[in-house]
Amino acid sequence: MDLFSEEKQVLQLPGAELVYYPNFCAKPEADLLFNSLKTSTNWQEDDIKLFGKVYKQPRLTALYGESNKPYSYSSITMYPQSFPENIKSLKTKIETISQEKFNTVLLNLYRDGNDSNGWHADNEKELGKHPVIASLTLGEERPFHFKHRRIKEQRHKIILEHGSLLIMKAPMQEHWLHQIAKTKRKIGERINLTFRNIINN
Ligand SMILES: O=C(O)CCC(=O)C(=O)O
Ligand SMILES: [Fe+2]
Repeated sequence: MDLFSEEKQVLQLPGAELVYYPNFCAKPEADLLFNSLKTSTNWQEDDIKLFGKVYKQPRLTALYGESNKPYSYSSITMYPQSFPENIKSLKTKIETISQEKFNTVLLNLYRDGNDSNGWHADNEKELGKHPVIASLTLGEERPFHFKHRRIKEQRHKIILEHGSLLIMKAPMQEHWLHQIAKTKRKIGERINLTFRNIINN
């Protein structure tokens, strides 16, 4: 089943609304952005603690923000760098299309199919009660899985394409989990940017 209709594609689900723009960035612009973010970002490889054991996070990350307040999720605390010009103008475009304000962006670099992002919700208390998350994909397309916390039949996936933008409206983070799963397929690199708004920043 095709979950979306044409162009701006809207998906209404129990406790969630997703809006997907497959061609938010035209291909040449998306290619340029991918290359400049790949080379100019100070990518970090963090350790995560799970049940008392320390592992490498299965992707590289970076954080940009309007203030220098740290941002914590799982067992990781990240310190934001100030927005580079290209991300600032991207942020303005995303704010216009979504009619939301964002002051922080988390970048993920998935080096290959072994890199992933396990089931979670973006529900850190700094994001407030009803966070809206805008997620831009550059590079290799990967399936984005999401499942309802309680309604077992509510499990879906969207393929996030190069240059696409996915907006997860409130209250999705309260009722749903999402993930980027590992794959054995031989695939290339993917960069994802999630725009967030930290309250009282
Ligand atoms: O890579 C993605 O599409 C999702 C990233 C994500 O869920 C996150 O950073 O919280
Ligand atoms: Fe997330």
